[in-house]
Amino acid sequence: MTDVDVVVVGAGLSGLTAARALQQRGLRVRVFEAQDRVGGRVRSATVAGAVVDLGGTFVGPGQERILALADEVGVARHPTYDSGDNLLLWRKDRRRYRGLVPPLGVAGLLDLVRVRSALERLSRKVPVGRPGDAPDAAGLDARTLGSWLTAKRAGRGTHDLMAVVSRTSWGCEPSELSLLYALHYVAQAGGLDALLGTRGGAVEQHFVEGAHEVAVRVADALGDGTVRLGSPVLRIDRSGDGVTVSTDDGPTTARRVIVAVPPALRRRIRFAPELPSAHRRLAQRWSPGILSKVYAVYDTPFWRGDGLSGMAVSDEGPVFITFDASPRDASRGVLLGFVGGDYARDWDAVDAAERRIRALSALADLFGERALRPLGYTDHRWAEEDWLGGGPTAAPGPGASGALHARLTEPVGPIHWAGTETATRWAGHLDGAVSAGERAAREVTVALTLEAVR
Ligand SMILES: Cc1cc2nc3c(=O)[nH]c(=O)nc-3n(C[C@H](O)[C@H](O)[C@H](O)COP(=O)(O)OP(=O)(O)OC[C@H]3O[C@@H](n4cnc5c(N)ncnc54)[C@H](O)[C@@H]3O)c2cc1C
Ligand SMILES: [Mg+2]
Repeated sequence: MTDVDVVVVGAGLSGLTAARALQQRGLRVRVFEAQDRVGGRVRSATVAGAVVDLGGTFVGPGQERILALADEVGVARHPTYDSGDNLLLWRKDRRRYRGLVPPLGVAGLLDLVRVRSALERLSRKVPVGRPGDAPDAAGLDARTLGSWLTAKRAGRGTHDLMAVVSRTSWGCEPSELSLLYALHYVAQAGGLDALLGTRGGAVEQHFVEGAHEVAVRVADALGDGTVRLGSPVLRIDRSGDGVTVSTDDGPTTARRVIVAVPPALRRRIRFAPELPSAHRRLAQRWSPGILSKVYAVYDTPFWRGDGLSGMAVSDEGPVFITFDASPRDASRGVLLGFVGGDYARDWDAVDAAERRIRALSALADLFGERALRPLGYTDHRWAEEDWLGGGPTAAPGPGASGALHARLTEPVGPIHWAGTETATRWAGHLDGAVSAGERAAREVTVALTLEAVR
């Protein structure tokens, strides 16, 4: 008899969802979490009375698994504020615009539309869940999104806007990312509008109490003693009939283990016997991007009075994209700014006071001097989190997507894999984390049932 039926490694949304599903099927589960909190890439803070999401925030239509889970545990959502004009700070010039189409001039817009449609056409040839089966997969994987943009003769404006997309979605520059990975990512989210849109897209809504509240409630419902915090899993030994999962507190035996950590973090666990070489290569090459967040909280969303939505895109940095993340009753005005890719590499390296100055100055360039005087300010650098190493998701370089992709989910004996990167829909998102946890739980349930009848 093993200590438990299943051990889950990682108490992010994916691991917690897996544990929940297994428990609901009557299995005995234990979750080990390295940090002294649950949630992983979802985390919240209270700034001048406003709850802010330091990590994953937005959800949208079609993200059925996270929406269902949030409903089950009773965490409400509200629409992302998007009335009024968006801002584009571009080549030192500040312009207002509506919707998703930035004011780039006729030639600039035509170029953007041409390159965008080419990218989406190409992405539709990549089979969801099986990027390695795309026509000329190896060729697509051998190049980067950036080199493809160059080959397409994308204009400077188009290139720079695609860099905004790349920093937001993957926390990296286009020149760092496998083209095949980018195409597959766009395909599995249902296109660029689905990925980026406030109406009908992935940025449509956010959680009233913060996304972290979903993780907290799922963890609480698992019951006392199920989640062990401050317990990094150091080693997983597998034998014919199960696994031994070791932390500093000693070994736990189980029939199966679900590893629900970002792919790169698989490397921090010592597997015995070693994982197959393709699994190891995947863990080496699927390193996370780098994306940081800043929040400035004001007594009121003052930009709304100027007819502004709070959404802005800038080519100046370090904050390159912003959203209005105010509470539903607008009792505070909350501006959320992203710092990602190369911007984050510079900005993450300076001290807290300097980061604040640079971030608030960027917000003031967009929304005026009032932005310099918030009631409260905070920022979060995900690349500094030891047990995550970055975000929002994996950003594999050339050659790491096609054949290795299948290793994301392929079990190794009693070892199963979860985490948002392993999802076939909305990978990289909260929804992917949840669906991947559910998928891994189903896999394990089937395997254990088959063992029982054998
Ligand atoms: C800045 C930022 C913004 C984002 N914005 C959005 C958004 O708006 N919408 C959206 O849908 N998604 C967003 N995301 C992505 C979303 O947060 C993630 O997809 C999701 O939270 C991942 O959940 P997960 O459970 O797969 O992994 P994680 O949350 O990374 O959980 C993994 C857990 O494993 C733990 N762990 C690691 N190694 C070990 C070990 N050896 N032993 C034990 N525990 C270990 C970690 O501490 C962590 O708690 C964003 C992410 C970031 C960083
Ligand atoms: Mg998890």
